[in-house]
Amino acid sequence: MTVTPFRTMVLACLGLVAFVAAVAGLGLAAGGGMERTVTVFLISLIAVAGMGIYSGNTGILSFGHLSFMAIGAYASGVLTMPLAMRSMTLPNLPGFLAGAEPGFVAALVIAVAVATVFALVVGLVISKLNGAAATIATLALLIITHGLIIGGRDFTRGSQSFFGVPRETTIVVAAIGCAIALVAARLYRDSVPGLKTRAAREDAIAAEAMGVRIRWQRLLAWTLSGAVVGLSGALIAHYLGAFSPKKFYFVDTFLLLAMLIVGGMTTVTGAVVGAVAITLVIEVLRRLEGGFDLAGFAFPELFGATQIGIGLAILFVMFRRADGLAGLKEWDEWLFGQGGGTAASVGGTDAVPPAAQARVLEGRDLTKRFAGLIAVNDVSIAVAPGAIVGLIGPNGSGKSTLLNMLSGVLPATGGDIRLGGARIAGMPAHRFPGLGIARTFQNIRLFDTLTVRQNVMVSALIRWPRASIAEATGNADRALTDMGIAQIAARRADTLSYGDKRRVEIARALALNPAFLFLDEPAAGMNREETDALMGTLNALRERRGLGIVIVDHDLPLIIRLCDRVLVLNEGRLIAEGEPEEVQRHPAVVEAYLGRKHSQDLAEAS
Ligand SMILES: Nc1ncnc2c1ncn2[C@@H]1O[C@H](COP(=O)(O)OP(=O)(O)OP(=O)(O)O)[C@@H](O)[C@H]1O
Repeated sequence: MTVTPFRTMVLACLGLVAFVAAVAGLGLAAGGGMERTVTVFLISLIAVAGMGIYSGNTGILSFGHLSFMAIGAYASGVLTMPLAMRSMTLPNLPGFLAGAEPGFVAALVIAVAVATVFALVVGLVISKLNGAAATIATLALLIITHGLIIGGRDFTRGSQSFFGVPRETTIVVAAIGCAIALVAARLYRDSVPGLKTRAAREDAIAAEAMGVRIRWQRLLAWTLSGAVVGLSGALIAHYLGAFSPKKFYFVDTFLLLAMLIVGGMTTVTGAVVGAVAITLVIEVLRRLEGGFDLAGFAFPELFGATQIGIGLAILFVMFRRADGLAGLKEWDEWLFGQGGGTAASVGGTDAVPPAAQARVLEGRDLTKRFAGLIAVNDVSIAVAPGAIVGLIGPNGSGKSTLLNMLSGVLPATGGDIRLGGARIAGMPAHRFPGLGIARTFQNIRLFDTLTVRQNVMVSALIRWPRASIAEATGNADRALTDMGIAQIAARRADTLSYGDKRRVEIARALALNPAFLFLDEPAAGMNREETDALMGTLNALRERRGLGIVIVDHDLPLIIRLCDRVLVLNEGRLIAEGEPEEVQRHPAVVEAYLGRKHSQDLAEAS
């Protein structure tokens, strides 16, 4: 099930297969050295596409993927080495390996399965880490795997050359493997898990607050990428016939990463473009390394020119096109757009999650300490379905921190959070949407490189995991229509105006079909007209969906006109609570926060 329309996906995949067929056809027609170059290119492309499944979709660079290549190569090599040679070169193999004689295809399947299981086990650990820590862990993985290969002499012949692998990888076999890898990478990218992983790549905090279980999504991407890179390892083993552990270490890691980075990590098209570009650089520079004559001038030998060339290619891309030569879009997206025009208001349901129906959300005696600072001090808040509660206070008074605790983004240092009397404090943030609690952020947190519709689809898919893509799209489009932004559904989120970004954030939260909606400064950056329109929308949503809303804003007229109750914080403490008219007259509020001027503003507003 892909989030991209079926016909677009078919076209995109056919394009990739056609590219592979064309390149393989060229190699076959040319024969000789060209055929060998193309075969290695296709195998490298499998590895790059595999690495892209993880690094491209999670945004975490991996130095460790050649571990899976090594596992694939050695596993398939051991299984297919002729029995007589096996008994001589690997005399200490356990019985089940010493006598196993699967065919080439079966050996490939087993090798991929072994690489997949290895990836899964390692991934259980690595998926706990974020960003640079995860990248460094992948480097450690590469070094450990290299050590294990050298140490596991009974299986690998240690640092010696491993030979006797039947040379079964022809250009056609490599092409079939490459087509499978590219299609798998593209299908994953556009699948529901792929979309969630890309959302987490763009903003992990927002993705988690929308219900994405980031660790498991990353683990899936990691494991799938391990399988694909494992396939490339098995194929290279059967192409070379002999190899040593060095083949799967730093030099080739650098080479494949260069392809990934130069082409553009985030797309399968980028993997293709990068593999082509770096292969061309290598092929040209390798011919020049031994020296050459140009217009009568003899250029001297320059060994290492290939590595220098690859390094320069990376530098060039980083300076000129940091997203890679192919940018952030797939080839079909460049040609036909990222899908969809105006959102159609179809399908969907207003049903509030049963967990939250007619229940009161309560924060009791909530406290949050940041080292020495008490950001929120013993504050209680209750929100009933259909009520709009305003949260005001000077800068730094603890409003956002209170929302963060109520939505699970921050753990409370003290106090309790209950929904309908049941304790929900301490639950991870990704569980809050399932309880009917959705939110927006003070500093807008959209999934920037995704389209508006994709941003909202992430929530819709989480809210209705068993819904079809058409239904999820309908629900997403309905949230966009509710917010009056149906016409920008196909735009990329980072191209929007400030006001539209805020509206998309609210639509994304609404697509979770929440019972409670927390809005952190939703009117910031909007003019009076836009703010009034937002107020109308929020009121309508409260009426129609029975939404309980908590709204933090510095726009006091908005708060006074919209809210049923207002809580006033000052230096982390609740200094007043009540109906807007009561609060604005409260002496502590006037003195501590509002002052005379604001008090007049409020009087005018009411
Ligand atoms: N993650 C954090 N680590 C340390 N201190 C923090 C953190 N988040 C907030 N604070 C501090 O807690 C206090 C309350 O911050 P908070 O953002 O909740 O206030 P606010 O009322 O929302 O302010 P504003 O209206 O400016 O958004 C501030 O002093 C802030 O510096």
